[in-house]
Amino acid sequence: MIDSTTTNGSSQPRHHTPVSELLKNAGLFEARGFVAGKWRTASNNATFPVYEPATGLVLGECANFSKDAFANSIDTCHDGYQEFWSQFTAKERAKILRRWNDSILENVDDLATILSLENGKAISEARGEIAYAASFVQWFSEECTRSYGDNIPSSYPSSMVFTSKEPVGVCGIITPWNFPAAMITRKIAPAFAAGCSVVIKPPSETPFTAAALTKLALAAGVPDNVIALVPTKDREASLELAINPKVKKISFTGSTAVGKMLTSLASGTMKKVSMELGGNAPFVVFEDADLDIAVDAALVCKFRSSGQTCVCANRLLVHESVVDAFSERLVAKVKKMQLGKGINANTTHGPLVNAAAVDKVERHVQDALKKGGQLRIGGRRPEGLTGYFYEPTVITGATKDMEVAKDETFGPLAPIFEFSTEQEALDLANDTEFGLAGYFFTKDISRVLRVAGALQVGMIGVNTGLISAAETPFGGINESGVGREGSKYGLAEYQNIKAVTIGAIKA
Ligand SMILES: NC(=O)c1ccc[n+]([C@@H]2O[C@H](COP(=O)([O-])OP(=O)(O)OC[C@H]3O[C@@H](n4cnc5c(N)ncnc54)[C@H](O)[C@@H]3O)[C@@H](O)[C@H]2O)c1
Ligand SMILES: O=CCCC(=O)O
Repeated sequence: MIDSTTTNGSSQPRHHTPVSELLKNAGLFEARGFVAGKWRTASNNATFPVYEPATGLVLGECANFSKDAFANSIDTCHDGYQEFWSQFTAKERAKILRRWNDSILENVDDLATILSLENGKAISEARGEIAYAASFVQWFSEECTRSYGDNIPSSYPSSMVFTSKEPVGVCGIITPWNFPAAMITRKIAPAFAAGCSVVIKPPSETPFTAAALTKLALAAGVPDNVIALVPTKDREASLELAINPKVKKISFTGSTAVGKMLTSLASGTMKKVSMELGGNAPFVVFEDADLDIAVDAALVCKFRSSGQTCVCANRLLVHESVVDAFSERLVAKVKKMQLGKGINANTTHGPLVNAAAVDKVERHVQDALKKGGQLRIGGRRPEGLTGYFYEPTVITGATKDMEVAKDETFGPLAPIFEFSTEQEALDLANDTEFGLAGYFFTKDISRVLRVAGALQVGMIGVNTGLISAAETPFGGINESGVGREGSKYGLAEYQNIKAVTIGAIKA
């Protein structure tokens, strides 16, 4: 529906009220790119439309850049990072980051409005995402001044070895639409802390949040030759980030298929890579779990952002003795969810990002029902809402042969599988090529240690569905990617270690 240019029978797309009129600081709405040190329109004034997923209205026309804009920005940022690293102390970079953090928080209302309009998520969640995005900037403003090297005993007489940490250089940053703010700050705050420069390719669904953050970063003192924001619909053009030899690192968050393709291209010049990719998170409820805690955790963990987070529970595995009680309580709470435009204050859950996302949820639901699953709630597109909505859905009797068992739904479908032993739960949980997040619920401390050791994932929530925070290393294993973001490990992803061996100096 939304990709068509006719939503009302006319040949013109319908436009939303100008977004800038909804903001306290109208200047935060920016449709140009920040290319090679300046806000610019694209050649021939090329643009692409950005839609509100809840209505299909056009929010704005964003500048659509070509490969040259990436190449020029990379050149500018190549010069820029060398000054940033050599002429700014860590304390000065920390101050810039701190000012940027403060201004993100001061502008939370406007940023959340832009984010909710273009992504669809409920305004309360959008505000939460802005605070989450700022937390990475604050975190790396602090880590920045604590980047230490080593002093190592040498095996040669009268010699010493020390190490220093240096910025990798220009970083190519490619991010997804599901966290339009936080996926950008989680990458560029550590890059700036390390002394790197960044060329960002924002998602074409949500470029305006990225532009607003860039404006605030520049106002906070990030030099104009250290950051570039190059929106484009032309995926080939953005591949310049993966092949240009001046780019020394690619940090990508998105699907596993695209992550593999970028990694392979980046290997041509041996770039450092961080790949935050897809998941298929198991959520295991053992027989001794506190069911109220487990149900509340399932609500946030499965239905946050209408199921569109990479750490969302994809498979709910529940012990046979508690499966009925768990399912009933979950369904009762799902019934209370309020679907609607994210920007409306009473909406708890917004639309999905586009038609393909709704189609995928529908396909998983139909497949599960065809293979014997029982529909407990939801299971359809809601009536009376015109955008990309799908009702929050719970299906019991899920089995291993269903599509949802293998493939991340990335939508509001909670399939409940039953198990009878701990080993069966672990076998089911680990039966995937992904390994991002996993959750389990139990009161037995020895089981906590056993199961935490056995789950093949990068991040685990025990008796909680919320695991994301600036201090916690974020990342996966297996086909969920490589690298860790946030935390004390996040800075090293943007640094090289240099080892210096000093031989004997004769007096
Ligand atoms: N591990 C994590 O931290 C994390 C976080 C968020 C999302 N994800 C994953 O991201 C996926 C959903 O996001 P998505 O649909 O936007 O992913 P996606 O891979 O389609 O897109 C991510 C980014 O890559 C760009 N892109 C897509 N195809 C490209 C191509 N052929 N060439 C160059 N660039 C291309 C997109 O424009 C976007 O900017 C899910 O699998 C989800 O699990 C992972
Ligand atoms: O979608 C992936 C990122 C989600 C998060 O950081 O919690």
